[in-house]
Amino acid sequence: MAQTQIRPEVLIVTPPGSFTYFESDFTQKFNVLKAWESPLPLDQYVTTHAQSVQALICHAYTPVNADLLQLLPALKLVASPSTGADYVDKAECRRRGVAVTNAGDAYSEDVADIAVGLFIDVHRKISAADSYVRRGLWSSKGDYPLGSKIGGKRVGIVGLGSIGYEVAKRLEAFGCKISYNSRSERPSLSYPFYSNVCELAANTDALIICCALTDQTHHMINKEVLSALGREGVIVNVGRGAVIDEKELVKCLVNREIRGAGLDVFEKEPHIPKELVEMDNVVLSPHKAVFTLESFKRGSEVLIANLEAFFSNKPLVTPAMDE
Ligand SMILES: O=CC(=O)O
Repeated sequence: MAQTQIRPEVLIVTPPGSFTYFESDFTQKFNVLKAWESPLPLDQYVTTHAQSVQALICHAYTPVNADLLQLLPALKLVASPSTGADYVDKAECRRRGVAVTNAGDAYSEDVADIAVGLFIDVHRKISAADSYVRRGLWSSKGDYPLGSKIGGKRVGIVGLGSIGYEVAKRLEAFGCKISYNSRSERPSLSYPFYSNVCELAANTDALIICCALTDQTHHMINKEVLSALGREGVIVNVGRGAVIDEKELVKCLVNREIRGAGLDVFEKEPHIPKELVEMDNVVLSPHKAVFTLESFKRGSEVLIANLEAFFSNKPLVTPAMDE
């Protein structure tokens, strides 16, 4: 007689995009507890399963903080479906002996594509031109404002991890000159390294933010850095909103102290400051740089690989404790 396999229990509080698209890949392997389908309030639902749940899949919209962790005394793994696990209280996880994993480089290429897309859009005014045509403003007067050439631009990448590196490779092919700031220098690469992000800004025409949000990078792009970037400078952010001091960014854009911005991430998502919505030198995207079916597939494979490694006492595939 065939043996019924017991599927390990995994709690999901809010379903990540990859789960939504590849649900059956998860449910074949795990007994998925779907908190969002329960009529119970979250804390009551979680408490019902508190003694048995060892693994949790989280989501940026449900912070894994001390309150949630306290409800789950048996928890041993927080598996983040995203690359940035900044919404997980890692210090508290460490204190409780809970491991954290992320998506590793599953999304890097797709995020890099969007960074380049935003960079080109701001300089060449693609979204603004689209809106101009749709609003019926195209006439024979030829009064559409000029853009700015991509080739030859000096681009400073903030965070040369796997996303930053993919951005660098792509923009090199456009004839841009790359330099970077990162936690540490990468001696195997020939791009100039700046340990000071302000100096990087002063020596480039655009900054592309690709780094994780940590205590060190929070508001790292402040007034001083934006002033160093200067009036012709452009900023693109595909990292996390709070790496930039958003209030200062808005002021600089309103006062035309920088040329423009391409933003996929914001400080208080999904809230976007209204000034940004009104400016046509700003291109906005709703934190969707990872949204391709291919990325979600790869992301769910990494998530499942981490859960399988955890339940079979093997080393985790993409641990994220030191991020
Ligand atoms: O923002 C998306 C991610 O961190 O994967």
